[in-house]
Amino acid sequence: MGSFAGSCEIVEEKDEEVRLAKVHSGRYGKPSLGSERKQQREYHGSLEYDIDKLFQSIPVKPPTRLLSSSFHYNLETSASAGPSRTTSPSKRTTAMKKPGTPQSPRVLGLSDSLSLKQALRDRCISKASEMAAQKRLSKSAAASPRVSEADRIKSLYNNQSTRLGPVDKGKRTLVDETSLVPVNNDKPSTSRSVPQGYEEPSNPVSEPSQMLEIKVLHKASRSGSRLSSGSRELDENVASTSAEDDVQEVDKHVTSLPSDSSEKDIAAELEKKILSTTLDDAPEKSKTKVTRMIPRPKQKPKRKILVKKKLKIGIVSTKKEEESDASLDSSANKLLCQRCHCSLKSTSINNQPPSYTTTTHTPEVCSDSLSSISNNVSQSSEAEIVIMKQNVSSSNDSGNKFEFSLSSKDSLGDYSRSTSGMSEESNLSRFSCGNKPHMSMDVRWEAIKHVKLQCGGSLGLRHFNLLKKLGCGDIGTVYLAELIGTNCLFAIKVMDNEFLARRKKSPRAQAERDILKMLDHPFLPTLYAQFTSDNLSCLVMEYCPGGDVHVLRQKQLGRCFPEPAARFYVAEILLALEYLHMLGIIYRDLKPENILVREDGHIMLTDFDLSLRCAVNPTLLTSASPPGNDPARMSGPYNTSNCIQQSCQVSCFSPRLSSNQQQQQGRNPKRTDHLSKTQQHLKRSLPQLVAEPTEARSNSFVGTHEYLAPEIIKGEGHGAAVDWWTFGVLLYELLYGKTPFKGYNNDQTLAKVVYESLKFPDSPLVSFQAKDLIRGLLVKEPENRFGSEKGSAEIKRHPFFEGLNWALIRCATPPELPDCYDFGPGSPGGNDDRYLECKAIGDHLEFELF
Ligand SMILES: Nc1ncnc2c1ncn2[C@@H]1O[C@H](COP(=O)(O)OP(=O)(O)OP(=O)(O)O)[C@@H](O)[C@H]1O
Repeated sequence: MGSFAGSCEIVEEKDEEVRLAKVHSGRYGKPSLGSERKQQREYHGSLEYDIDKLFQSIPVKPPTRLLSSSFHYNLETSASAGPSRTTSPSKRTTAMKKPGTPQSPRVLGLSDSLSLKQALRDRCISKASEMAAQKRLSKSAAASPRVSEADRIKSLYNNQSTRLGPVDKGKRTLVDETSLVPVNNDKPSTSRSVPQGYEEPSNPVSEPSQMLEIKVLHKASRSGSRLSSGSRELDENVASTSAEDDVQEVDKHVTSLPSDSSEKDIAAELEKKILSTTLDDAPEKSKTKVTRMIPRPKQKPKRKILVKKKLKIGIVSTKKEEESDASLDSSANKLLCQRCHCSLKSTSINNQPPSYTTTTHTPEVCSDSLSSISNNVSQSSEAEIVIMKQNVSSSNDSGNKFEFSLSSKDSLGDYSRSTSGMSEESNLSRFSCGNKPHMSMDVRWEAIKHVKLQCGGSLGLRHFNLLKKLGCGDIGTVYLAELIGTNCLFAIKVMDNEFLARRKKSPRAQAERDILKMLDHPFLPTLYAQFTSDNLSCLVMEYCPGGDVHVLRQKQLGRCFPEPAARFYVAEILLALEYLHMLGIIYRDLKPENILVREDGHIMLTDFDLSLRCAVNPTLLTSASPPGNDPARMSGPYNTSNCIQQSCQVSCFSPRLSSNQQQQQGRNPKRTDHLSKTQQHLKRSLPQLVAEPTEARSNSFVGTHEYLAPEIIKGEGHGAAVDWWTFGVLLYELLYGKTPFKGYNNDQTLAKVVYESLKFPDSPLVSFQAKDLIRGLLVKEPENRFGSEKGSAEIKRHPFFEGLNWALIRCATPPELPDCYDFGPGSPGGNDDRYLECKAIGDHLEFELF
């Protein structure tokens, strides 16, 4: 996930390399015998053919500058690593070639790369424009409104905004050329990459014996660089390929891809598709006029999202469109639709979502896991958590079963479930029922349901006005979209299935989709709908107008957050990671770019295409106090519901006070008041859960350079502890404004991660507790790393978080955003930058500023 700074992403993708190798072999080497003709035919009609022609038409300038250091280094390492770690010279040569320069490895300078990219971009854009023009000509007059919509979408594409503006665009930017990083094959504990000239410590790791192919993709939308293993993710995810197979599969061609090609390809192809989708879907029904039940309060004309109703696309139920969402809730309140004044249904606030219990191994009840549940009810005016505990005698008893049944009145977060119901199936079924508990009252659900009802259940792209392109990732493009006639905004990730299949990226897209379906957490994205429309796979998600934390950090004074703000963000991230780990998801791509800021200032961790899914075996380390002392059942002023009631008055973040400070304030640190006694009691008596996928192992080389854990770089195989490493890097970056092991290039960064010891700058001043936590998290050996044993449960108890009420963090006031903070054109966010949001009030669906 990224913002708009020029950045790049490295994807290690064997299948991609194979595909490219095929194309290259067709051009430069011997074509394969069997499918030669077919391939040629396909190739001649393909975009690649056009691109190649384009490349061939570009005069190849002699290199004006040296290779980037990374590339240079890799040439060196490739050449010097010896036979055990390199591919054959011919392979290497092929890998270093750029398309269009057959037979001669071409050395590209930055300017070449840029001109090639620019040419490619122009080519893609002009191709798409041609297609759009053809379509336009072939359309009847009746379809002309569509054309204007298509033009608008096209201009959205072409006007790729640069959200970052003046912020540091060079941050985590990779060199523009291919990085060939050696990887071990035989010996697991080897360093993949040591930069040229970097002095290894006295005990250097053994030399890698295999070339690992890494493709550098440049992401204009992000300032970070990222590594992923593409299709190998699937192997891990479905556990269908052994680690050995995996390693063997990697040992294939080493090749490179023009850095921008992936993104431009996907953008061009998506544009083409979207254009044709909108053009093909000629409106069959008359335009719908939007009328508002309540007049919109005065809005400032600037910086608003213009929900212009340039075109109302008729709702037709056509084509192959899949839906994963469920039907309308029958027991719903009637709302008046602002679009057609028909009745719109909204779930009653008193409705309880269906509760279910699981029969799986569920020894998982703890204060920490409760906190995420409590988050879901923290806005309840009255809530009651009932923990039914069965067979708690042994923490390892697989028959343990708990049921959380939470009833709430006037709750924004109706919640009823077993924490053990974390299997994909149960979550999917929960999802398919339309009951995303913590968002169940969200009016966007109702809007989606309503439109689906109107169109017979087949939601499609035609039901959305694409307002703005938010960014382009490796597998798709994200748009800000309005569900037509509702004024509800969504972020829609549009992925071209054909493109994904050709690039062997479907597994990554599938993994992301699967994970998104499972999620139900305040700090993780809500997937409202998914559908496939004209071979475009679309994910309709919650829109975060606040940009990402990377951009936000750069707008802070000194480009780093004050400690309380950093504490706030990492605390929310910790809860999100805890939840993911409980689901058996190792996130693996934590970085500020992937942390989006909601309109309320809380965060949302996004981007799951590099995540690893694995089995998790939650363990109850300490059981709860006897039932009589069960804090969750306590009555009186300090029970959970009252705690929630107090949420508006009680700060979630009480300041940490040293003994001295407490004495200065006339408080005896040994003597605590009643509330803190109770809190201590809660802390002591709640069970402690470890839901850490400690057994999970992956050999993929995934992540972002500055955030990569040493074990990933060394190819030792990694597990959930990588998330705690990245968590430490994140905290460091938020506090100091830079990552701890950043080198002058990515290879040096990797080497520093592996070999260099952690240092803290003198300024800004950071508390001992923060440093101590970072030190614990940035331990090179994963087994000794803080959190590796007990996961988030361990980290949450660190003094850095002392005084933090985890259960109430969702009600805490987020850090104040700087005045200069720009939510983007027309987006909601700041006080003077409000935007219409639809709300269900009484019997009406109304739109108002908030
Ligand atoms: N829900 C959202 N709300 C607001 N912006 C979003 C949302 N989801 C994604 N974006 C923005 O869209 C851009 C692209 O997102 P996407 O997840 O496709 O890309 P990515 O994370 O950079 O790449 P990849 O798909 O390769 O993981 C990012 O810059 C991100 O900031």
